[in-house]
Amino acid sequence: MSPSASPLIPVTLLTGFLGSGKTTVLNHLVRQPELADALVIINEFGEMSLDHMLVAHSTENLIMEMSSGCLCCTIRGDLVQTLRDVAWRFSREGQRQFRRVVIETTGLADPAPIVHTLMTHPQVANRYRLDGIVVTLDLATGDATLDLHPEAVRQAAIADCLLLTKADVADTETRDALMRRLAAINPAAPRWEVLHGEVSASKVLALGLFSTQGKAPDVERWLREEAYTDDAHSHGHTHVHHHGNEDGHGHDDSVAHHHHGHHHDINRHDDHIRAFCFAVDEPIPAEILAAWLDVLLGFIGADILRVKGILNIEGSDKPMVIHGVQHIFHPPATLPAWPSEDRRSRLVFITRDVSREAIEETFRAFHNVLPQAWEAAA
Ligand SMILES: Nc1nc2c(ncn2[C@@H]2O[C@H](COP(=O)(O)OP(=O)(O)OP(=O)(O)O)[C@@H](O)[C@H]2O)c(=O)[nH]1
Repeated sequence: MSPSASPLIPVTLLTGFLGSGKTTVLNHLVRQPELADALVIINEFGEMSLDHMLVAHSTENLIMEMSSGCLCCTIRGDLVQTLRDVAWRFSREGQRQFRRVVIETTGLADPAPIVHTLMTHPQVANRYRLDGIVVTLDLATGDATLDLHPEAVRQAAIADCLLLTKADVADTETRDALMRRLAAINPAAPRWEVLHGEVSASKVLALGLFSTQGKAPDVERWLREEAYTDDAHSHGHTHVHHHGNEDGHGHDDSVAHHHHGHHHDINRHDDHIRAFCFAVDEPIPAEILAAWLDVLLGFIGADILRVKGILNIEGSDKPMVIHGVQHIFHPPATLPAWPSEDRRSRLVFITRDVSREAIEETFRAFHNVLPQAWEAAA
């Protein structure tokens, strides 16, 4: 059977800042039956590689280690090769010995390039699919880490699931500050408190749009549109409805400090991150969508940390879903059916330094072409 004819192998990306508890979580995960047939790839930065020795070796788990550099920068090619080679390396009598892959990245990794490799590299994308990005965050130090390290903010912003570790050593104030920030950076990702790595595999698996074979994908869970709660910037009713968690604290430091209890560091990296969503009532002509995405990605692609959407395309009775990380889009997929009665197109965005208004401007650019569908809020 050709690789493309086989079901794609789900890949879970486990990331999180240095010392936030990735390996501890992984240790618990690999002992659970859902991960008995997982191949674990561990990327440890530097010469000395210890993590793989710390992960419990069960006879069924397969552990690969890549230590020649950081996955997200120097050895993306190695990841491609590793993923390509493991299929036959871990085969017995023609049968692949694993059914899913977990990649633990270094704490400093920007997950976006890894996600890009998974989504777009032809030799990877024809065999694997991203199941979800799982991110550990230390409740005791996470707030300070987000202040200091833009990588950590990016990790938190694109997560599909946030594992909050070390509640036993976190004080209430620090923890509350972190929760408020997460609500702004990434309101939709489920947040689970995890003590000493104890998390059930079901919480971190099947996070993506592609659910287990035979079942309709759980779009509502994937989109979590309701998490982008109504904001104060209501523009009244038009064809484009929007919700968001833009707290705007990047623009007004006095408000930001008051609102979030931070009295330091005006350069906090996540001040610029916005999370919001749109709904469009009318079906969208396919060519308009393509042109709009072109404009959007051309101008601000790198600052769209995440976009997900379910779209009603004119002339099609089936919904299309789009899913992107920065300027890279997963090839759009058509779902077999609408998940509910709601047939509006719905898009959620997590952006950096891009306001809702800027995205609306790109809608306006198409105003003349299709005033009905793309008329943005006045
Ligand atoms: N108190 C406490 N300590 C924890 C918890 N989870 C993990 N730790 C400890 O935190 C330290 C770092 O955990 P690791 O799992 O190695 O973290 P990591 O993210 O893999 O670290 P790097 O690979 O260095 O990036 C270890 O000493 C763990 O035992 C927790 O819930 N509570």
